[in-house]
Amino acid sequence: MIKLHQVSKSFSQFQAIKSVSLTINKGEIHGIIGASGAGKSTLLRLMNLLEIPDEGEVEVNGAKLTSLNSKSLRQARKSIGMIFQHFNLVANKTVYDNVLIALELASYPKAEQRDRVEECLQFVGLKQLKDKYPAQLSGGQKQRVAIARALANNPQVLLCDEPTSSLDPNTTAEILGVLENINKTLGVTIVIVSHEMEVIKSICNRVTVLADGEVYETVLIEPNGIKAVDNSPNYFVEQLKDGERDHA
Ligand SMILES: Nc1ncnc2c1ncn2[C@@H]1O[C@H](COP(=O)(O)OP(=O)(O)OP(=O)(O)O)[C@@H](O)[C@H]1O
Repeated sequence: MIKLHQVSKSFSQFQAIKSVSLTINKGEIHGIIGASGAGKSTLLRLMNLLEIPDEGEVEVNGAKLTSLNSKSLRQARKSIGMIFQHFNLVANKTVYDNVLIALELASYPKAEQRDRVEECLQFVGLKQLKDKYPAQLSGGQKQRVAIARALANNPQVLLCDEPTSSLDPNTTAEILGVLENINKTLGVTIVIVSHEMEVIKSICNRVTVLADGEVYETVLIEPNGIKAVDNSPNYFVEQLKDGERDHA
């Protein structure tokens, strides 16, 4: 589904990605983990050519992105959705309009746009909030809007750059549940960059460990499931008291 062949990327003199070759299979949830600065976000952004590689080839869903002209690249990008740590919603547009933008930019048939926005908002459980603005939403709700927007054009692939890193543990579990549902019910291939080992272990089938711009190892794993965390005040008090006993 995604093939990187000897892809390199430098920023000025600094080589952030060093001749990386990597295949991500159709239907998998693929994690990318590594230390800060290892090149995780850059590698993800190379997959939809948000970063243009200096060398190497990028192929997604049979299209060699690195060989396409800008018009064909725009077309190919419709099959690749992306979400970000800080959601990247348009502040002065409603939830509904934030999703609509994706359809307008992709010249989705006008007569079908309304139904498609409603369908996507329904899928992420936000239909009733469609007239709200981003500032009126929680972090988890904002990420759901971003997911609805990313899904609008029926992508085959969803690239997720630290999708839960701004969220509390329970909201993280919720968003991971939404991503897992997208993978299972829509068959969308998912790539998740995260520095959180628990996130990666909970839903990924295969994980690439990146170090200093190179693939250190790709590991096949059995996802251990999404764990909701007890958010009750009593739980916090218990945890704090346990900590006190540990230090006594
Ligand atoms: N646009 C840019 N201009 C200059 N340097 C950049 C740019 N983007 C990334 N880098 C550098 O490339 C390296 C890899 O960055 P990247 O964001 O991909 O790492 P990361 O593994 O995602 O790190 P983190 O977990 O801290 O986000 C870093 O040293 C970073 O400073």
